[in-house]
Formats: sequence, structure tokens, C-alpha cells
Amino acid sequence: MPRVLISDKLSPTAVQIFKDRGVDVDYMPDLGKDKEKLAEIIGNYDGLAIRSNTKVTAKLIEKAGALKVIGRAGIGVDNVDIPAATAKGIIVMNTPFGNSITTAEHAIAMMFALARQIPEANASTHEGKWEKNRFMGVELTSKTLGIIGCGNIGSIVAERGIGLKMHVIAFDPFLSPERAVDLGVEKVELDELFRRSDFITLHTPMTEKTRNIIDISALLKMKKGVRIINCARGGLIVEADLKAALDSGHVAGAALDVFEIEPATSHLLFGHPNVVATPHLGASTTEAQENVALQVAEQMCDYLLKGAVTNALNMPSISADEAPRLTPFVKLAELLGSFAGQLTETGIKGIRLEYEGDVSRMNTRALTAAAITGVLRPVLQSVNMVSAPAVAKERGIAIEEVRRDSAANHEALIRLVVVTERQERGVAGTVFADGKPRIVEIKGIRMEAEFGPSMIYVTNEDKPGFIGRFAGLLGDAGINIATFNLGRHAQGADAICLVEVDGDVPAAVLDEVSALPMVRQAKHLAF
Ligand SMILES: NC(=O)C1=CN([C@@H]2O[C@H](COP(=O)(O)OP(=O)(O)OC[C@H]3O[C@@H](n4cnc5c(N)ncnc54)[C@H](O)[C@@H]3O)[C@@H](O)[C@H]2O)C=CC1
Ligand SMILES: O=C(O)C(=O)COP(=O)(O)O
Repeated sequence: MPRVLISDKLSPTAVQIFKDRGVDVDYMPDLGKDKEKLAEIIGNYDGLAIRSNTKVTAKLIEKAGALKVIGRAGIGVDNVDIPAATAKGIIVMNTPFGNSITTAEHAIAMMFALARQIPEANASTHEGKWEKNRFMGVELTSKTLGIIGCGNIGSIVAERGIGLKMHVIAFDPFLSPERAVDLGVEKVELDELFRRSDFITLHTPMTEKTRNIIDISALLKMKKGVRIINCARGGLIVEADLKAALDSGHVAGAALDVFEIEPATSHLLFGHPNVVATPHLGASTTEAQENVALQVAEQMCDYLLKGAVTNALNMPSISADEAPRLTPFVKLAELLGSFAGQLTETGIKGIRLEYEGDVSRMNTRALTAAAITGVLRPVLQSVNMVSAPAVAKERGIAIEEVRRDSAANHEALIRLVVVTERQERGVAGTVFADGKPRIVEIKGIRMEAEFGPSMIYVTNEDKPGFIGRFAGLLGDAGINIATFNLGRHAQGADAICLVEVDGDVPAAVLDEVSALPMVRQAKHLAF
């Protein structure tokens, strides 16, 4: 039974789903804060479910020997070292929509809080001061709201802003002009957004491009009296620069839900009269937490129990519906890769996947990932479908996919061609109605063979006498032949023999096979 650890606070719904679906679950909501303890026990788990408190560093991943999936119950994954997870073959998935409305609402709430100084007025009134003349607000109607990052959350903020009769402008390099028109927002460049906005709200992920997007030079481009809202990530704003701009009065107010270092228990902006602060509450509503807990638990169970992949950041999706149909072809792709990988002794320049017939309409990204895994596994034991494409890229192996609507002799065919300095070697296979993968072609030679755990691959000249001598040699060595498959280009031309044997094949026996007069190559293959 797979084991999952939940190391941040999640709705009990998640725990229940894991249990109901037959996944062992340990719920330790405060463990995210305790790096050492987490590192001590992470090796026992197949899955890790987190929010933003748990930092999944390369160091932690090193200790996570059995980990297959990290599920982020939320959106931002900047607390996960995705390249390190990918390198170890661990899927990282999030729940991209579960808390977006809630977070957008928090941004709007923060905008109102700033415009009417609600937190300060609230505190003063509770103190019995009745400072009616101290708090003078600004109206939102007709003001310009500048949205930086107009994705899921930014778009919801835009709709709400328009509902409040604001003029909404947005900077987002990936926002299409059509989408901007649909949303009713004006797409602008960043400097123009800075120049024109009365309120600026941030909704980009934290990346190397967006880090410090609001620094002193950006602040100086803004209108005097601008108000800034950040419900995305702390590192988007240079906090010291913001403080200077608030102190000088250039920025009239800032509402911050997120901080460069969290948890933020002391901060240079705490106590500032024009700063509204909340402790990363953007996603904290009952509704959003139910959504993300349910989604992350279902997604992690689907992966651990069925191999279905949803919302992964480092692996193509495989839906629960397609997983049963895809699985035998995933297996076939990996076996073909393994076959070609074991036969390849020189540096690989490229891998070409040709998908013909039914399989060309399947999820070929997943199949390609499986095929690359098979090719690389003989040299890199730990590679899997998650890490293989990245590893291939890192090694300069060009990956090509070709799709053809129909296959010559089969309903579905996958041909894998490994390109090296010296040659191209192709091997093709299919899955029969029994769900078993079969090899149907090697180097253009047709044959039909099942994959067995231990096989001998021989290329030879098609001449009488070879089969008898080869079989005799195996018999003399006490090696039992399970299946025997032959194919050739033409009479007397190149031929291939693929034999499944029971048990291992000593190197000395292979040497003897290789020494037979008509043999060009003999190799032991293990699947
Ligand atoms: N405070 C909180 O509790 C929460 C914070 N978040 C944060 O909000 C972020 C955004 O979430 P979503 O809208 O769901 O993500 P999303 O991926 O749907 O949207 C992000 C948008 O930012 C844009 N973008 C990327 N680089 C940009 C750049 N350099 N300049 C301008 N725009 C850029 C993208 O094109 C995309 O449209 C998350 O990454 C997360 O960090 C999310 C949920 C809760
Ligand atoms: O989903 C996100 O990106 C968030 O920032 C929410 O964070 P949290 O789950 O509340 O720690």
C-alpha cells in the first residue's frame, strides 16, 4: 500500500480521501516547520502533500528515496526544487484553480482595506478613540487598477475590478489581445502600467524574471499616491525600496499578504501606518481549502494507484480514463527503448519516435517519455518518465516525434529509431489484443517476438547451418530456449535471431556464439 505524508495543514478531507482509496496516510500539519525531522522520515513515503510551509529542497529530495509524487495543495510551487525532483523522477503536481477565486477576493479585500484604511480605523475604534476626522479614504470607482500577471487569479481580479467600475489595465507578456478584449482589460506595457495606475496588484508566479519586479526604479515610475497590493509572492517586491517609497509618501499605501521571508514574525514594514499586512492568507477560506485538499488527494491517489497524471509541472498529463488504454503502450515504448538502448554502444545523437495508426492519436508525449526512459536506463538506472526528457535534453540528445494516421500491417505501431554517429537503428512493436507488447520489426526486418526477461539477440548471415550450431551451443551450456524468433531481409541476406532463454547467459557462451562463422553480433538483453 503506498504511503503519503501530509506535512502542512490541510483539510481533513484529504486524509479521508487517502484512507478511502487505500493509501496509508500520516498527517503531521506542523512538520513543514521542522526540516530535520522531515528529512529523517521522508524516506518512508511514496507521496508528500504540502502547502507553502514545507520547503522541498534538493537536500530533502536526496533523502526521499521512495518518493514518487509531491502534491502541492495550492498554486505556487516556488517552495519546491522542481529540477531536483525531476532529476530524481519525482512528479510535482499542484491544484491550479482550487484557490484562485479566494485569492482574487483577498486581493480585492486588501484593495478596499487600503482605500479606506479599514484595519487602522478598526484598531482605533476598538481603542475607543472615535477618530472620525483621521481617516479619509479614496473611492475606487473610475480609478485605474493595474494588474501585473493576468492569469487565473489576475483575470478574476480584473473581472471584479471592472464590476467595481474601475478602469483595468494589465501587463502580462502571455496575455493575448483577444483574451484581453474578452476580459475587458486594456493590455499595456509595464512602464505604462506603472505610470497610469492608482492601484497596482501583483499576480505573477515567482520566477527569475518576476523576482524584484517592483524595485526603486519601478516605484519611481509610478504615480505619486499609488497603492500597491501583493497577494502573490514576497520576492516580487524589494521590501526595503517599498519602505523608502512609503516613508517619502510617494506610495500612499501597501497591502501585503506575502513576504520575502516567511513566516514573517518581524519585518521592516510592520508597524508602518500605511501598510496592511496579513500572514499569507490569500488561499485561506474554507471553500478554497476544501477544493485544494480534495484535488491534491485525488490527484496523488490517481497517480500512486493508477498511474494517472494530472496537473503535473514536470510530466505530461495522463488522465485516469486514458491510463488503462495507454499503459500497455507505455510499457511497449519503454521496452522498445530498452531494446535499442542495450544495443547502442556509441553516443546517442537523437531518438526518433514514429507513431503509426491508433497510437498516433494517443498521448504521445507520455509515450515518448517512456521510450526515452527505456533508452537511457541501461546507463542511468534511476531515470524514469519524469526525468528522462530533461536528462536527454541535458545530454544533447535530440528527440523527434513523427505521427502517421495508419500503420502498414498493424492497428497501432511504435517505431523507435536511435541515431548515433555511425548509424540509425530502428525497432518497432505493437500491442496485441491480449495487452502484451510484441516486437514486430528490427532494423527493417519483420519478425514477431514477445519480450522476455532474458534474451539473446544475434545478427547473422542467412546461411544454412547457423541455427543448428547456435542451438547446440546453448544446449551444451545447459541454457534452455523458451522462444525462438527469426527474420531476414531476403534469402542469403542479413538475418536476425531473437531467442528467449531461461536464466542468465554467461559471457563465455556469448563469446562462443559471436565466434560462429556467420554471426556478426551476439548480445544478451535483459528486460
Ligand atoms: N497569497 C496566496 O495565498 C496565494 C498566492 N498565489 C500566487 O499567485 C500566483 C499566480 O497564480 P495564478 O494566477 O493561478 O497563476 P497563472 O499561472 O494562472 O497566472 C500567472 C500569470 O503571470 C504571467 N506572468 C508570468 N511571468 C510574467 C512576467 N514576467 N510579467 C508579467 N506577467 C507574467 C503569466 O503569463 C500568467 O498569465 C501563483 O504563482 C502564486 O505564487 C496563488 C494562490 C494563493
Ligand atoms: O497556492 C498558493 O500559491 C499559495 O500561496 C497558498 O499558500 P498556502 O497553501 O496558503 O500556504
